[in-house]
Amino acid sequence: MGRADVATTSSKFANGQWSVLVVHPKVRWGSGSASVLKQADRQLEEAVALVNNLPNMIAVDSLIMPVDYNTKRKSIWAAGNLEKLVARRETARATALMVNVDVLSPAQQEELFGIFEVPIFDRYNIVLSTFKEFARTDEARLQISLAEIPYIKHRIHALASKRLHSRPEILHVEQQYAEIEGGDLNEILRKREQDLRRDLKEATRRATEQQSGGSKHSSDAAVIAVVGYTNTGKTSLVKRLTGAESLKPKDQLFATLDTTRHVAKLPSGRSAVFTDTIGFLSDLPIHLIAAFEATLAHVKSADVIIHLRDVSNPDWKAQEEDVVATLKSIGVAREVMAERMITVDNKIDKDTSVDSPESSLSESSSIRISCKTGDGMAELIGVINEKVSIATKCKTIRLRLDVRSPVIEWLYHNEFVVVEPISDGNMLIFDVVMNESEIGRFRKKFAHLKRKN
Ligand SMILES: Nc1nc2c(ncn2[C@@H]2O[C@H](COP(=O)(O)OP(=O)(O)OP(=O)(O)O)[C@@H](O)[C@H]2O)c(=O)[nH]1
Repeated sequence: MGRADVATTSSKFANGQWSVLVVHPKVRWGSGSASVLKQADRQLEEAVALVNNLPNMIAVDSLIMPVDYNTKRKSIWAAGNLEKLVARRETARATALMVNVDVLSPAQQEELFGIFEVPIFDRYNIVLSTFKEFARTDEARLQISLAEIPYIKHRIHALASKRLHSRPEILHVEQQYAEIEGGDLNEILRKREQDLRRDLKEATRRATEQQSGGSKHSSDAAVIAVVGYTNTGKTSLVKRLTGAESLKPKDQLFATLDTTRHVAKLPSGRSAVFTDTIGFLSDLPIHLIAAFEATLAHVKSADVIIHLRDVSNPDWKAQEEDVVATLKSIGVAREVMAERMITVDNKIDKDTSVDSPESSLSESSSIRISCKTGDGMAELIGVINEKVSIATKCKTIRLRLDVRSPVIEWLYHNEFVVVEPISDGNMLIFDVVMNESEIGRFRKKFAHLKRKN
């Protein structure tokens, strides 16, 4: 499949780019909702950024339109507001409409298409196309294909019942499915899902094998997952902490779709694998999150989770709630978050005067850093070191060894010596940090020496 497959069949797709009118349907939320915190204009801004992030789309105009009914009902707007929207589309010469809701139902698509006569996109379309655009590995591509299945299922029935016949905004892949004659579509999709899951399992196994291959301590290395809203600086942080030249931060949404793993040495001498994973986004359709389970699985089992927030963004609080909700939805329990999570505030070098007094009161437990200037890095490394020691049940052990002891070579060879030993006559005193399994290994290997002593 080609990139950004949405809407490949319309005659209005000119100059290789869709001119999109972005509409944010403003809903009156009940109090207590996370979205209350996020102003409608910022949600609109985010939708425009998502559209502009795609190479074949450009937002030519955008507006907030209060809903007259309900975003779940067939009709979102009444005649008056619809007329205003139609006029706005004509003035902007938009060749497509993006309605900033999670997923539009086939009935809503149908109604809006009947009125506007241009392709109608929702967040699912746009996010899925964005994912396709930035997927670089088999693992990510397979996860995206898997994420497409529920959406296709949802709409294929409408297609099959001719309610959405040959419509321009349908996904290319839906068209392919719709053209399959005679077969049971549900059965075909079920089979495809099964095949994709099998291939994904294999791709994940291969990726894990390849990426852990280079590390001497791979099995004992602590795993540190860096999570956070898209564009908060996750890649920049991993680059800072590990010096990985191969990582190139991009000012782009979802630049990271594939999990990257990079190894660094902590002050304790312990190796740590930092994983930089997919960015989170508000209202990510649940199927999309579920499909990225393979990518996110390591977060559940990570020894330490770094939650990075971009405090220069006025919406950081609402973004944080989205991240926490997403983590919960993939099965990261609250206790795990409380125990293993380090909250880190990034981009403190930027002008944060826009912050409300409330936001500048961010919990004192968070660590303030700048990936750009390096501020706060030493403190952060110290905290990571401490958390990893607790999570991996590490202990500092003092060893008093004869200078000729074979243990010394073993300690150096296995990279346990971080602080040079203190000399005491013929003896050397080492302080080494080991976890339970390493202590076990050590005892087993040198049990004969102990017996001799
Ligand atoms: N001023 C400033 N900019 C930063 C800082 N950290 C990151 N950035 C910039 O923010 C943008 C996004 O950084 P990334 O590291 O790609 O963010 P990410 O969270 O990995 O992004 P996704 O992969 O989209 O989720 C880039 O342009 C970075 O240069 C910082 O401390 N200060």
